[in-house]
Amino acid sequence: MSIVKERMADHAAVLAATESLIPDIEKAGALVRDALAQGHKLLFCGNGGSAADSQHLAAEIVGRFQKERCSLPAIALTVDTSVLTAVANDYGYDTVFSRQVEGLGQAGDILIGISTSGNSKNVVAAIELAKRKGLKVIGLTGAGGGKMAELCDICLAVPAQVTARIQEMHIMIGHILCEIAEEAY
Ligand SMILES: O=C(CO)[C@@H](O)[C@H](O)[C@H](O)[C@H](O)COP(=O)(O)O
Ligand SMILES: [Zn+2]
Repeated sequence: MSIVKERMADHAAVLAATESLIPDIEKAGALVRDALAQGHKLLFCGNGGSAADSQHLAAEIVGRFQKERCSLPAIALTVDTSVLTAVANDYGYDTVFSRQVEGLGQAGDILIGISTSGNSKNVVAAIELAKRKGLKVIGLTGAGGGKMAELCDICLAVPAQVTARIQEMHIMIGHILCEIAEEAY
């Protein structure tokens, strides 16, 4: 089989296995929809490809996904290079997201932490602080959920080991969450 066919088959197999997450994706969608409807905001964080997912999904919420509606509040904690470099330089890279949760997060907001391993220290630290501040936390991880599994209110652990395949499911799940959030408008 060619590499192209093989990767498409891998993707299809992970997609089929991800059907096991449908009930929890529905719960996460309701959590996001209700928080936004009550005037709370979404905070996204993650590293590398998951930083890109954070920005992509925050843009769907502030701009629009598929429906003409009012703007809704969402922030990717991955985008402000002055904040990221200052906090990393002064306090260490592990605190780049938690420091922003401390400054920007309010009770009732939702932190969406994205990590294929579920173990990225800066994402885990952001989740721990978010819980202390009364935010709800949705995790997007790979199989098992790593350290995030027991910290998140809802941990959507894609049943796969390969980073790229996990990320492909993360952006699909993120788009579904955006669509559910938009239902309220
Ligand atoms: O996109 C990719 C690989 O597909 C990479 O940039 C990947 O996101 C980075 O290696 C991250 O640092 C991995 O972190 P995590 O998913 O384990 O939290
Ligand atoms: Zn990638």
